[in-house]
Amino acid sequence: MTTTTAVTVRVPAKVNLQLAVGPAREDGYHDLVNVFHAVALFDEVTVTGARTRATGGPVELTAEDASGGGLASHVARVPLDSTNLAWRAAELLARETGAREPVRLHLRKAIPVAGGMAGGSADAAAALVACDAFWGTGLDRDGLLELAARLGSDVAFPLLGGTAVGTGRGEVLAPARCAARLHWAFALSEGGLPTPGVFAAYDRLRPDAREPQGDSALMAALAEGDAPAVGAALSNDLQPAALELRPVLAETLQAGRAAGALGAFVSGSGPTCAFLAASAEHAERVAAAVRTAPDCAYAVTAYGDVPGTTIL
Ligand SMILES: C[C@](O)(CO)[C@H](O)COP(=O)(O)OP(=O)(O)OC[C@H]1O[C@@H](n2ccc(N)nc2=O)[C@H](O)[C@@H]1O
Ligand SMILES: Nc1ncnc2c1ncn2[C@@H]1O[C@H](COP(=O)(O)OP(=O)(O)OP(=O)(O)O)[C@@H](O)[C@H]1O
Repeated sequence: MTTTTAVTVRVPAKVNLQLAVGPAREDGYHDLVNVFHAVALFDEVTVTGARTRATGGPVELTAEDASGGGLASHVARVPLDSTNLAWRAAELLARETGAREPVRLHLRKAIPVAGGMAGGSADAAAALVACDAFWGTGLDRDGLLELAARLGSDVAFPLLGGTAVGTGRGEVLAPARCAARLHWAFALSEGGLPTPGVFAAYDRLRPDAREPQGDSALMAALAEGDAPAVGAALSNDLQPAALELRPVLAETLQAGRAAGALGAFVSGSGPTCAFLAASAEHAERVAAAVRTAPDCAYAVTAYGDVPGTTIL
């Protein structure tokens, strides 16, 4: 079907600029207004052929730390079997298209694991694009988006990148304009927080939750490229739940505020904390300040927004 020997796809992490969460639906999911923003922290997924009689998708997955050492303990927690979301993405694409050639997947990870920055989802999106190119299955954007949504609520966004508003459970995407480059610092914890557990804590804390609403002040600030106004409008309904599960995160947020962050909040389901800064230099100062917080194992800076999945 193809003569390609290797395809590598680069994919960004996300931070949620607004995460408004409705009540639990009958299927267990929550309706969201989810403003995704892609930041320049990238995983890479490489697909190569495998000489084996096994057919129909991946036969091996390997992962390495591409953060320069900071994420080594994170990467040790990445599953290397068919439970990996990138493996499941390749398997789903093979099943849907009839691709029979076995492949190996290699992940180079710089996105924290279970950190609320959609690392597994990013790898799944990258695996879809890489395998589609490797196998020559030629899915169009809508075909890829449809498979992505079946893999998880956060998998569709990294195919687009940029800034986008997600509704439904987050998979129905409308691109949005972000007129300025935004500078971020991120404080990473050693352990992760389980996304279902954070949503369950939200249900306990917010039995009165209503249908989620968009925030016009945030969208106007983004369109105008007004970073202080973006900072003032950042919001995350899951933050109280993440703080209940890990109260020490309050100290990380406080350290960032004390360093003058324009906004300080938990990223998605946490425990990564995100800080909006006024410039790249300010982001470095905020990162240095939050490194001293007791729960912060590692801090990085990144700008946004950036494009989604890119074939290298
Ligand atoms: C918190 C966010 O990261 C914000 O972008 C996402 O909403 C989570 O997306 P994700 O990790 O791709 O989540 P999925 O794999 O689809 O779902 C994992 C679990 O999270 C909960 N979940 C997720 C998305 C959603 N809209 N409502 C939910 O209640 C459900 O318990 C679900 O079983
Ligand atoms: N490719 C992958 N990379 C990292 N973790 C993965 C991957 N595939 C499956 N996992 C599993 O998924 C769990 C959640 O990891 P992930 O990094 O996707 O979390 P997250 O960034 O909090 O996700 P989200 O922000 O979408 O809720 C991990 O604990 C790990 O066991």
